[in-house]
Amino acid sequence: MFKSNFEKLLDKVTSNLLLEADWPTTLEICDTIRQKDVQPKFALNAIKKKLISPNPHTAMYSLLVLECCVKNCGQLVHDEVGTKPFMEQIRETIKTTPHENVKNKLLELLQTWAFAFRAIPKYCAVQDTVNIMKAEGYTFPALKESDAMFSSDVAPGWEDSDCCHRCRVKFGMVQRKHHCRACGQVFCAQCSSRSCTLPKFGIEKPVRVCEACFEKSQKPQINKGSED
Ligand SMILES: O=P(O)(O)O[C@@H]1[C@H](O)[C@H](OP(=O)(O)O)[C@@H](O)[C@H](O)[C@H]1O
Ligand SMILES: [Zn+2]
Ligand SMILES: [Zn+2]
Repeated sequence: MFKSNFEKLLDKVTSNLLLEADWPTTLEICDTIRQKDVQPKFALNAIKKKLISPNPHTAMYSLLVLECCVKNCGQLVHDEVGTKPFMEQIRETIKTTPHENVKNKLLELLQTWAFAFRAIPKYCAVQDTVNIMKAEGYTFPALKESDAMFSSDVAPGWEDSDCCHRCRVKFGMVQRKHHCRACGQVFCAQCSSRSCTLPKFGIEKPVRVCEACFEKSQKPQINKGSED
């Protein structure tokens, strides 16, 4: 039967023959979602199917894919993961999975996501799920510093200054102020003439960025999941 590129990649990274996580392909999966080659809902359903696999490797690798997608695909994935139905399926999997490491990893992810989404009311189902499971006696691992990095994935506020952050030219009637959406600093037109998408902030259309942030956006962001 026909398998989309996404499904082929997912089969590849969740193969029970893998001896370790295949990060390059995992990141490629994130790109297919970010580029909207595959609908997030379809992608996450396919990942969830692998998650309940009787094979421990397949289940664990699919969890690393899920972790990477939440870290790298921004709002496209958060809008699915942060919903009550998705959270109920995660809760169900924690209760039913025969794989102890999958259960522990899911508890760790739930807590990380709850922390990351703490300021976003529409994803409150995540924190609610953590609270319910704590009340049911589940113990959650300590939150890891590295996970906290992910939580600042909302675009930074805009700084102000009377000169360009990069070339120090003074602003005035001719030299107008402009803001980089990626770092929030203020620049002259020449130093902020580029634009790019900022998926980590859930910004899927090209927006104005400064030279430094544009350069950074051209390098692949290896934002790996924490491998167990
Ligand atoms: O051009 P002005 O009338 O000065 O207004 C500036 C524009 O609105 C800039 O938008 P932009 O960053 O999208 O260019 C904004 O970043 C500045 O803070 C404003 O001062
Ligand atoms: Zn400048
Ligand atoms: Zn910038």
